[in-house]
Amino acid sequence: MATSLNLSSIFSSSRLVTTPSSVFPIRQRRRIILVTSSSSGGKPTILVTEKLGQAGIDLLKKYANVDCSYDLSLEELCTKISLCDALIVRSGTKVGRDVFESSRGRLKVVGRAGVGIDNVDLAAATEYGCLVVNAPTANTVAAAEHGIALLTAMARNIAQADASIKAGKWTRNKYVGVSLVGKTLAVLGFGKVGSEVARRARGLGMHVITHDPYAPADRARAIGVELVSFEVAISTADFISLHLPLTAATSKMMNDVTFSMMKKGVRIVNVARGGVIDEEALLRALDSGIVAQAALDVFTVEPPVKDNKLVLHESVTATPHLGASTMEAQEGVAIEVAEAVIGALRGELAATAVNAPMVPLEVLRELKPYVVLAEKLGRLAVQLVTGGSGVNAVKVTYASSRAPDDLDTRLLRAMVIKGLIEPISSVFINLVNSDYIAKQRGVKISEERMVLDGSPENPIEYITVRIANVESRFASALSESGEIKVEGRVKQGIPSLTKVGLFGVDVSLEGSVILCRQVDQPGMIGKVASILGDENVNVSFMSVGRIAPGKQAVMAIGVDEQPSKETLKKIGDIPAIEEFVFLKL
Ligand SMILES: NC(=O)c1ccc[n+]([C@@H]2O[C@H](COP(=O)([O-])OP(=O)(O)OC[C@H]3O[C@@H](n4cnc5c(N)ncnc54)[C@H](O)[C@@H]3O)[C@@H](O)[C@H]2O)c1
Ligand SMILES: O=C(O)[C@H](O)COP(=O)(O)O
Repeated sequence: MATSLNLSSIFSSSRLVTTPSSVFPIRQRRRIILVTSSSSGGKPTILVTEKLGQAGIDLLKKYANVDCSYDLSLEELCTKISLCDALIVRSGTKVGRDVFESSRGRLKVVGRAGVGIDNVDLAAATEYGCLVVNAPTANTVAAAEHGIALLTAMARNIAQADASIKAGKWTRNKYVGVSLVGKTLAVLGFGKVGSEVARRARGLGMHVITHDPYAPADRARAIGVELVSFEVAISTADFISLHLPLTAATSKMMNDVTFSMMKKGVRIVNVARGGVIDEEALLRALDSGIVAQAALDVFTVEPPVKDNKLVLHESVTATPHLGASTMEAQEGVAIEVAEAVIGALRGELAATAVNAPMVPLEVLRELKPYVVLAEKLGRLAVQLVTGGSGVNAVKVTYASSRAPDDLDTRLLRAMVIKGLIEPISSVFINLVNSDYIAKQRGVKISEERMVLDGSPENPIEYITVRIANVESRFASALSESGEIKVEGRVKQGIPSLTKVGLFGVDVSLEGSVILCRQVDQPGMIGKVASILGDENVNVSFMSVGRIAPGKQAVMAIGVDEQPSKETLKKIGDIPAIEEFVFLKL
């Protein structure tokens, strides 16, 4: 099972929306209609659109209603998706923006049963707060074995000779091959599959070089492989094997220019992605003899059109995207993706998340109460804002005795953003989309670390959230520099509000909070408590912070229920009370 901890608020999207407000400068308002009753019979629904190993299906069925519907048209997929909490695909399903749009907020996780996520629109997934997980390891060996199978089959014309003998011919001279031993193989992309191909090619007696700007040289050296530049790799190789992801940088990396730099008679294997090769350029290179042979498992358009010239080319060995298709790999991938999807639906952070930060389990455990604190501080701070200037500058300070690199604040920042934006908008926010939503709304979040002396037993001593350039509906919440400022700590595991503006308070952040500024005088607590008591509003906490005896004080009152307007008015009418505000947590 993927390393995880239940923190459902981080991924949860099952909330309903409050009224959009003018507090934020809204550049583009997305209205997400959230389906809170997201399951039938209490279980979530998972749509599987391509054949998945039975072991994975069995796992999914223990937890969810599983709808295996293959070969759906885009329209059918978009119709079904609004009834699904998760979607599991392989490389054959395009999960574009329209799918996320059609899900209307219900889709919480897309599981890719395999490595390549180029068929999933990650930007749209992130924008819609949908987690994308993949199964990055279970098909590595299968893909590497297929790469080697294609390499050897190509070198010895196995497919062509097989077709010939089946056609009744006995053609021995035509299918004389080339040997691999002593030849140079350039592996482009020295990741999981590339390094396994390199290891196997070494075993075949090949001289292996590799190009990968992100791979450490010692990892290559350890298996007798030399890390070289792209130019050296492609210009010295007898064979080139592609193991790159399809990205903007690798798209059509093999093109007229790069083919012209290769040794005449080079042979190319592609089990990565079709789009890494400019297929028209490869045809030209095959016809001109620059490329002697190619072995292709993947194509720009899959399946390729019926009379695809590359597939039909005499010097091309082709397979229909079979790299991951072994019994073993498919069972492994199915289990890997099923566990990740179930974990994500349970609100856990998956170790194979593609569009969310991966936070180790120990860090999650330790930060859990601070995650709640961060969200509540954001929620309090934004409710103190008034006026039309909009929230655009938020500063979060983490005071800690830990070394700066010993504190992962990504979760905390995400939760401050969630607290800030959710109460006044129509979007839901989680770890996946928090930064995106903040940016979209023009909210600049800056983070500051304050290193304290002392023992680093607690990860954080206190968190402060400040909102600059705004007016406050509770003037006492303003700091010396005019920012709204709230500060909180975790006390015995309970998130607590400890400062509002310049006033120290002490109220646990549960239920709701009433803040009153008053002239410091005896009997105030009793007066407010009796007004609340008359209306059966349970007071969970009260604390008073004052500047000096007899001067102004801020009283923070924790209440379990929301008092009626009349009750709040009665509190406001107490002569010594100068201002007050009710804040929902
Ligand atoms: N045919 C199949 O069925 C099949 C099966 C598995 C994987 N794949 C594909 O194979 C490819 C590799 O998979 P993987 O699991 O090894 O992924 P990986 O992420 O482990 O490895 C990819 C490597 O490519 C490197 N890379 C990225 N950009 C590069 C560039 N511009 N130049 C050189 N190197 C670059 C990365 O640093 C990384 O080391 C992916 O495209 C994947 O989708 C295909
Ligand atoms: O990226 C991958 O994992 C492979 O291309 C496998 O794709 P498939 O799941 O469609 O076989």
